[in-house]
Amino acid sequence: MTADTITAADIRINARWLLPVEPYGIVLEHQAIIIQGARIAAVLPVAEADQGFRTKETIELPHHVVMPGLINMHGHAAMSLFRGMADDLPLMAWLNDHIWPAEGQFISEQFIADGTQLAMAEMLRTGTTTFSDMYFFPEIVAQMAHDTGMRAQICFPLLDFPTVWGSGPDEYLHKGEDLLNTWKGDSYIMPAIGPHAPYTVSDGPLARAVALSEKTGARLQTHLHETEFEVSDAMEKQGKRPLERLAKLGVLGARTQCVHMTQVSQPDIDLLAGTGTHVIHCPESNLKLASGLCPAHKLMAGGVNLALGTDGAASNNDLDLFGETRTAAMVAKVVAKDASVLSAHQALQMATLNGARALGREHELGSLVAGKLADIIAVDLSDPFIQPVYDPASHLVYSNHGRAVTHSWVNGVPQVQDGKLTRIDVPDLMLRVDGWARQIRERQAD
Ligand SMILES: CSC[C@H]1O[C@@H](n2cnc3c(O)ncnc32)[C@H](O)[C@@H]1O
Ligand SMILES: [Zn+2]
Repeated sequence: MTADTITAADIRINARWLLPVEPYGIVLEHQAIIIQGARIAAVLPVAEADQGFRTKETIELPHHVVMPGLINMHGHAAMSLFRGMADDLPLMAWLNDHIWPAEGQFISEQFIADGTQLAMAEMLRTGTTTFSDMYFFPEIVAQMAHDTGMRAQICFPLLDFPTVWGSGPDEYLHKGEDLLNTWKGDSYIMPAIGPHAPYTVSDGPLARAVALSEKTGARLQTHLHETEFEVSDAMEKQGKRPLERLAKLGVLGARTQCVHMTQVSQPDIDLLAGTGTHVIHCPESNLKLASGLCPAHKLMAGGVNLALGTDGAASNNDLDLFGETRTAAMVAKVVAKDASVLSAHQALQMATLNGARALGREHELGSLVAGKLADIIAVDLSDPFIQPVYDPASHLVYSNHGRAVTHSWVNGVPQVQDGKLTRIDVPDLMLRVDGWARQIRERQAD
């Protein structure tokens, strides 16, 4: 290469290891990632980069794995303020007796802003660059994510009954359509439709949600088949499994993401795969609420795209998606009674490229390939808890936790540098979090 073929770019990252996710199952050594603006300009061996690129800034990461930013495909960000408030309960008691009353008492625009910022701080620190949210005041969550510079799918809630965000389906759909219009075409914010669950949304509003998704191309995310009770109760009351009911209403398809799916029959798998419907697996929330075990191996074998989510911090109780890859891999092995099921590379693909697929953005997110958006993280493998290193992919899933993340970029913009958040004022956030915790403790003591 001659001097006049040298290209100028913004940032160069020299990484000890590179896990690109595409092609699948490889880890390369001594690679350079060149970032130009919001995109990855090139991924190539360090020695070749020396010849071909002159960058304004070079970041040396001699003990690190560099990989795509993680995509947390399901959560309720502001619920981080309820972390540890109601533990050791099954789903319906947790919701009916604790979470829904607390949401009725505490949720306000300021609660959503502070809780969402707390969740974003944790997610960014632990390697997530894109998250999906389903919660009240989605217009605030969208604005917060945009201002911070995180990518987010923002699902506006849809339920049959009134909540702090609206009086019923008419208002939810009206406000939701405004959200879709406001963020149409935005690279960071992907507004979506969030019918809460089959037991809280009746056929009429679901049909309107489908029509809105068809009209706008918006994704639709819903909790589904979370517990055995949900399915048996629907069989008793409606004579159908909830998935079958959604299929009849036209809900299933490539724009739809079903969260949980711990109760899965072979016809269910055929229906999901045949319609191209995505499943979002949240193993830690399912374990903690004793909801059930999603048969990840069967869904994958059946051709269903399986992505990962943490669910909210009130049922997990953290938002560390690396932890979720580990739990997903371990639980899948026991469920399948086969230790070869759900390898480290498969778990990492679920946390990255499969999430991008569920969002309909696999052409620009989820792997480190030239031309894709520069959503990148670095994980330091030099700490004693992670040494020695034979296979970095194994360590990322089985030995690591998200706190080993030292750097992250979203759209080429640094979000974490040397383990510190660049765009969130953590001491100020903690003062606000303390204020909420004091109020919640006081009301609980009443
Ligand atoms: C309509 S906004 C979202 C709504 O969902 C509640 N929620 C949180 N976690 C779960 C879960 O695992 N299953 C069902 N519903 C859940 C949350 O508290 C909000 O009320
Ligand atoms: Zn949830």
